[in-house]
Amino acid sequence: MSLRYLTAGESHGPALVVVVEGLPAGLAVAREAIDRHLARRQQGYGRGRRQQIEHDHVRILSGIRHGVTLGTPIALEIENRDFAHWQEVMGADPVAPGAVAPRRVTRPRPGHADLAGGMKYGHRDLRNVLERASARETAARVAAGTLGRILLEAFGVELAGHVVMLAGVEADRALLARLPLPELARAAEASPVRCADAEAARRMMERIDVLRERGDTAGGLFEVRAGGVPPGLGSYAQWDRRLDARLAAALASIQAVKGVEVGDGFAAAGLPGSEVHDEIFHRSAGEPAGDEEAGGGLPQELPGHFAAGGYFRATNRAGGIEGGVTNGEPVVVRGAMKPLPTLYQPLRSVEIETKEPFQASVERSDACALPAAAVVGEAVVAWELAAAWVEKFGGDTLSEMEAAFEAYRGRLEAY
Ligand SMILES: Cc1cc2nc3c(=O)[nH]c(=O)nc-3n(C[C@H](O)[C@H](O)[C@H](O)COP(=O)(O)O)c2cc1C
Ligand SMILES: C=C(O[C@@H]1CC(C(=O)O)=C[C@@H](OP(=O)(O)O)[C@H]1O)C(=O)O
Repeated sequence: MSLRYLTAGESHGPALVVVVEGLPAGLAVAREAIDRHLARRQQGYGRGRRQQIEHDHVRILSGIRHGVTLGTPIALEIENRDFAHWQEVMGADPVAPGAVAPRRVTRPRPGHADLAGGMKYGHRDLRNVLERASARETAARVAAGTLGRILLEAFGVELAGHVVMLAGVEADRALLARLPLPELARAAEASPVRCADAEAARRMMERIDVLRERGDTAGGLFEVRAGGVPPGLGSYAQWDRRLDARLAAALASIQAVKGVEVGDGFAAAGLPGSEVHDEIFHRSAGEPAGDEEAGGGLPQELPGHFAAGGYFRATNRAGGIEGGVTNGEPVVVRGAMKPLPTLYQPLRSVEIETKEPFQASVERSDACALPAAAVVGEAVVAWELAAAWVEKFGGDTLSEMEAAFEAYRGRLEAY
């Protein structure tokens, strides 16, 4: 079995749908858990008016009965409430021959898929492009990712997504790196910009206000951490099995994400190797009491470390992955989001019918969607980890998977 999903749906169409396949039978899934993560995605300082219209809820159409997975395809639907205002524009039925499509778009917006997608598919109404290219689709991905997350949580894996830099305003990364994962998640959750450093969060909101006032937009950097991940997910055996590559693709697939880091990422490229690689320790060599400075003794294990077999690291610059394989330390990845392309401050573009220049302007848009992107980041990371989990521990039922996991844990204890 392998995990896979497909999404469908236009931003202003009737609904988004996602079909998920490969989860084992017997996994308890609460609709409320999916709704909770959908609601988290809708939040964040800097979001636009669309989020006041949508109240995302999932409708479970198949694959879950009486709160438990059946092992068969799970189909989920999220209604677009805004469709009520777009029925005529987005209806599936044919229109009268020669009729001009309402709200036709012939003015491509720089930074969006409009022009490239129009040229590719031959659309003269760029609405046919933007409706599907829109990040509204990420609601469906959060729904799918939550299913992956529920599987991981059944085995003690925890995840947190948070903002580490917004439009040049940096959080105190050393401070955040020291926070245990549940504390980091709580602090990020309480922040309107999903930043666990409250002082930086305040400055980030000020920055959004300044940019929004100017009709401009903000991007930034979010981080996703996963703790309690056992060593051995992913593989160095083939390029497309490397977990770092799969996580990078998943993060880069999020609308507006233009860069990905694994562990120390780009910063590591400028450092000597002695300052980058995480030395290996074993508990049997002494007390894990952290009396390293007193001479002898072992350094402390990191929070979120998967304890089995006694090996551990005192640093996690690799972000928990070496050779495409998890090493038992927390998985740490980052996504760099560009500032959103729709600006109230117009950018120059060209009308596709007349080829006349015009100034691209907007009716509504987010000024910043970085906190939402952090939630989407969590979801896609959860999905990739769950997919690697299913590959490693297999099984058509959760209990088979649990037995395989326990057998593996036993093997690690003896390694
Ligand atoms: C959660 C989320 C919300 C977004 N909201 C907007 C928005 O309101 N306005 C906008 O111009 N872009 C928004 N974007 C980004 C665009 O969808 C994206 O930049 C565009 O589709 C082009 O794709 P690319 O940037 O990946 O090349 C959002 C992205 C995410 C992840
Ligand atoms: C609808 C969502 O995000 C949308 C993503 C988006 C884009 O271009 O990506 C543009 C905006 O769409 P609209 O023009 O309808 O306001 C955002 O609101 C959502 O995240 O739920």
